[in-house]
Amino acid sequence: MSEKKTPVLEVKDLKVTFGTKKQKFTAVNGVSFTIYEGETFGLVGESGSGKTTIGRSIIRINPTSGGEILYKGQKINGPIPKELDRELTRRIQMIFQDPMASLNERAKVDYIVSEGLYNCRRCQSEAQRREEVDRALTDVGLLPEFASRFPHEFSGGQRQRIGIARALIMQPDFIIADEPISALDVSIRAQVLNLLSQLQKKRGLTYLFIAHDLSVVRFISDRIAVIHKGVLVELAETERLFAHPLHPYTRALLSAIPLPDPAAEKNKQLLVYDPEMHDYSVNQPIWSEIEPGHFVLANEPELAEYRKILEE
Ligand SMILES: Nc1ncnc2c1ncn2[C@@H]1O[C@H](COP(=O)(O)OP(=O)(O)OP(=O)(O)O)[C@@H](O)[C@H]1O
Repeated sequence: MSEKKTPVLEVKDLKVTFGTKKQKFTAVNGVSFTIYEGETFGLVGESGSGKTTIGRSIIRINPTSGGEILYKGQKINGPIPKELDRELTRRIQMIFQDPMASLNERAKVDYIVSEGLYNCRRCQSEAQRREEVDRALTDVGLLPEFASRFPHEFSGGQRQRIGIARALIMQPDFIIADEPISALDVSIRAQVLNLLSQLQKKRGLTYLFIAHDLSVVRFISDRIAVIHKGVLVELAETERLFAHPLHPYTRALLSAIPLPDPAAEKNKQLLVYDPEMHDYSVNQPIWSEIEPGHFVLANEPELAEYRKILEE
């Protein structure tokens, strides 16, 4: 990461709800983070914690219910001008989890990889388009002649490379990789992770890397945010988070011990005396920066406890 940090993506108090007015479900609840140029920002949490929903909100597939998403300082959630919409479709790309499901079986690789170019009208000629397909395939370690084949002719790892080529051809600067290796054979996972790292260096890309597997996120991420039931519970530089996990959910994830019982968690809100109100109030946890760059969701007594841990 560069010394001077330039924000690429800012998520501020993001809220995403699904369902009807009568039966609402909040999948993402007040999430905030900033991703800086050239870094890999890992987002971890169990299945159903809201990771993909955040990714889909950034690429504007999911409407947001509250908060803001800024790309290079410009608000991109809610209604935006057509020009900006076209620009974002190019600049922010997503790599999906299942390379078996995410490629159109009936289309040739040539079409799959370059489909986005038709929409953004970036290529002026057929020869230019072909050249770009060749370059994208070569960049992900595939042969240009693979362009005339169909997805079923490839292995899982090769198909994921095709998915990466499809993203790269748009010349993005920000890529959301949503569990990009979890559907792959264990033996080829490292190759795909290394490819993503190499591409990042070569092209100066910024990544949001979504996964539930902590060892994978640790390998690739500069910083990691932990999400639990739609709420960020901790965020820190990777090695800091592994050395000093503070939130019980982060600790549980890291040590692979059974996760806290949700009912017990609910009862953990503490009653504290509020001298102004002359009453006891529920002490709600808040998102606090406990040391530079290390954020944790905690109430006052918990924060005091965590400070002690850090001083030890
Ligand atoms: N379109 C939708 N309509 C209703 N509920 C949804 C929708 N999309 C997601 N959800 C719900 O929102 C919650 C968060 O889902 P999300 O896919 O973001 O989780 P995740 O952390 O990415 O999980 P996974 O790793 O399994 O993909 C889940 O309870 C899911 O069922």
